[in-house]
Amino acid sequence: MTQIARELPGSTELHSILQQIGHVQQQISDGERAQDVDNSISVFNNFGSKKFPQAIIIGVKKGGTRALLEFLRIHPDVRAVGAEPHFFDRFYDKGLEWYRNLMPRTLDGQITMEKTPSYFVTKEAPRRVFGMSRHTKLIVVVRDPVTRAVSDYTQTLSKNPGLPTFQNLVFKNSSRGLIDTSWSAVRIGIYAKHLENWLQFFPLSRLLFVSGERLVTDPAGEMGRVQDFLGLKRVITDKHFYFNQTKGFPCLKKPEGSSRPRCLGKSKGRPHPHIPAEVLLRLRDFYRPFNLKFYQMTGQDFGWD
Ligand SMILES: Nc1ncnc2c1ncn2[C@@H]1O[C@H](COP(=O)(O)OS(=O)(=O)O)[C@@H](OP(=O)(O)O)[C@H]1O
Repeated sequence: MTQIARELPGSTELHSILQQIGHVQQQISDGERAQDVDNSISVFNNFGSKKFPQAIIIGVKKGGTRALLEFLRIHPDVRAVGAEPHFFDRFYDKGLEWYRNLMPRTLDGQITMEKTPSYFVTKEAPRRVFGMSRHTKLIVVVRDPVTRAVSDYTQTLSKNPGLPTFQNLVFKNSSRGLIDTSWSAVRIGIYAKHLENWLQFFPLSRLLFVSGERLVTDPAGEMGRVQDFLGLKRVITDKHFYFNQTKGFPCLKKPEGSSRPRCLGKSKGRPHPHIPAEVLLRLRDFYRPFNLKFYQMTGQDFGWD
């Protein structure tokens, strides 16, 4: 990069240099590879500007939101915050300027993005996002709510091995077979209810629903839809993915800022504990009417039933 800086580029080269700078800044802001970048890079830090995100991945928890964001970051016209900012749920009182400051710098034509999956189920989030900009594009990665619940439980169990069993938590104490909707692992999967809140502020056309299942079986196909929705050139294609047999998931041949193939970390794609089939069936029955409503609202059949 220092060499590029010394060579005084012509205007035609400037754009591609600025893009490279953007990528290096991304690495720095992610704090992932700061040690690989020498100090001279600081001279570039004022290129571009920090903007509010024009698109946010608002949900759902355990839907595949990290995979989607990492895949999107390959796109030269996408810049994203690495960590989840949790602004519209936890840190709203810090103010919009605090939020904007978290964003990476972008050049004209680049899209700023972030992902915080808990926004989808936060009652106040739609009004707050609307208050920032009514033009914000919203992406929701949805996954079969039964598998999502088990994935959510698996995550909590990994942090707290003494957790009661899934079947102990999923049913209300008082009566057999009644699903406990106060348990967040269950409540998050009632997608139709949460979507209603968002539709009070945003038209359906501002939302894109990505299938968490297809993101695994056909990542390039799903990324095509996402790029179209964001008004981006279709740069991310099947050439960018390979299926890693050991991981059991698609991985990136060349992730953003690296030339080596990379899969998501160990916390993504964890084995789930065995849950008795009748428990899962009962939960599937519970979700069916909500799923159907969700299919009607979105005009998409996700095939979970
Ligand atoms: N390519 C790829 N690699 C690894 N994992 C993938 C991938 N695509 C989707 N998934 C699924 O993503 C699930 C985790 O979802 P999130 O990233 O939304 O989780 S979180 O809410 O941010 O914790 C994670 O859930 P679990 O399988 O339960 O771990 C995965 O099934």
